[in-house]
Amino acid sequence: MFDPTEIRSDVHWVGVRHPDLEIFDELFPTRNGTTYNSYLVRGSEKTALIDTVKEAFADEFLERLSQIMPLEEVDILVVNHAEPDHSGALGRVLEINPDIEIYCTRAGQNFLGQLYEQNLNIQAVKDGEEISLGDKTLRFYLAPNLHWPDTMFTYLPEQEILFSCDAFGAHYCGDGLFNDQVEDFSYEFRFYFDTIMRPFKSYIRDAVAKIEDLPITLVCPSHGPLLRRDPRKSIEAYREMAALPDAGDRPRVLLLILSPHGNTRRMATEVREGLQEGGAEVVEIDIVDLTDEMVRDELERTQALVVGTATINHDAPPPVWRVLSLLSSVTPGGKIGAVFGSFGWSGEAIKLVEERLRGLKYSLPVEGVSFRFKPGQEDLDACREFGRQVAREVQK
Ligand SMILES: Cc1cc2nc3c(=O)[nH]c(=O)nc-3n(C[C@H](O)[C@H](O)[C@H](O)COP(=O)(O)O)c2cc1C
Repeated sequence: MFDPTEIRSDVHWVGVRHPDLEIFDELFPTRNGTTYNSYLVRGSEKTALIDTVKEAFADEFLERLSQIMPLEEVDILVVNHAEPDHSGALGRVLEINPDIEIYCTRAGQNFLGQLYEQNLNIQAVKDGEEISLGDKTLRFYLAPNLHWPDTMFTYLPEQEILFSCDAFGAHYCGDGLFNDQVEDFSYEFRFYFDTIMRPFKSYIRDAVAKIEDLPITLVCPSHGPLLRRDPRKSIEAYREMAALPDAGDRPRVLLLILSPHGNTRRMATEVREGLQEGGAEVVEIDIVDLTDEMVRDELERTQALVVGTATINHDAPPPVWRVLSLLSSVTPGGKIGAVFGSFGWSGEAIKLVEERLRGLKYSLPVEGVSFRFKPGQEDLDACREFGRQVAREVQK
């Protein structure tokens, strides 16, 4: 069992470790488990707890905290983010200390009310607001959508510590607490960004801008190692990863194809030529060759997504849905979608993929084209015209 650790004078890590975890939240595989980090900051007049842990670990958390001081004597609970992996032990905290003052954002206040249905003694904070613990100060920076609307950072200026919530975190449970005590976890750091943070790039840029000039010598995220060595490196990495790719000279269209028997691929040749005639730069990729990373990178660069798919068993085939499931993992925003494909007798895939794109707020100004089995010359001409129309829409 890990002891509570004094990470700076009168600042303690009181979180829990979950090294055996294999899938976080039933969503994301974890190769090295995770940690739920909670921190206790003791000022000369008041003491604050920053976040709690997942409910299942409440006993261990309370036991660790009690090694430093009785929970009854903690004055303040800062909730940087109401997600249950950080607020889950709140109910247990309130059983022991019902008067604890909770500080969070306005959105956090709403979420906590809905999650815990108790009378909570909450103060909603504004961006830049400070509270004094005596010889220490806590300053709050709102960081909406990193990765929930309620997220904020808490900064301790006297000790140059940033409690950054999920930002700069990683699902990684190493042998030590700090980044200079564990093995390389850059894969987990990047994976966390890609799966949790990447859809919110503009918000990340805003949040990084707020803290960029602060003196920070320790970053304390809510998951994974505490960043003591090169703390600014993680902030810089977020700044770089959240930058949008340069727009090219011509509008870019991503053309993705799944065609077991080759008919949709034949249609795609005409669609591509129509797009190019219309002035678009086309990136054409077979869906079977796509990695998740390629999908995300290309989606961020493109103004339009054109999907060519066969109908298989009254549906679009699973590899197409895999790609479509990744669309929400990048920043959405005003993209055009279009769909075409070959079918045999019922042809449902086109409409189903169109519905999925509409559901993700793509606009579909050009009606999809589909033909039975092998497209004839007229069909191919229609495909070329379809490509030209999409190119025109992209340039509007
Ligand atoms: C396993 C399998 C299941 C199929 N199921 C359907 C179907 O439910 N409805 C339909 O319209 N066509 C169905 N088809 C026919 C294909 O959509 C048709 O052969 C089409 O031309 C394939 O396009 P592709 O040449 O681009 O692969 C099926 C084909 C296969 C191989």
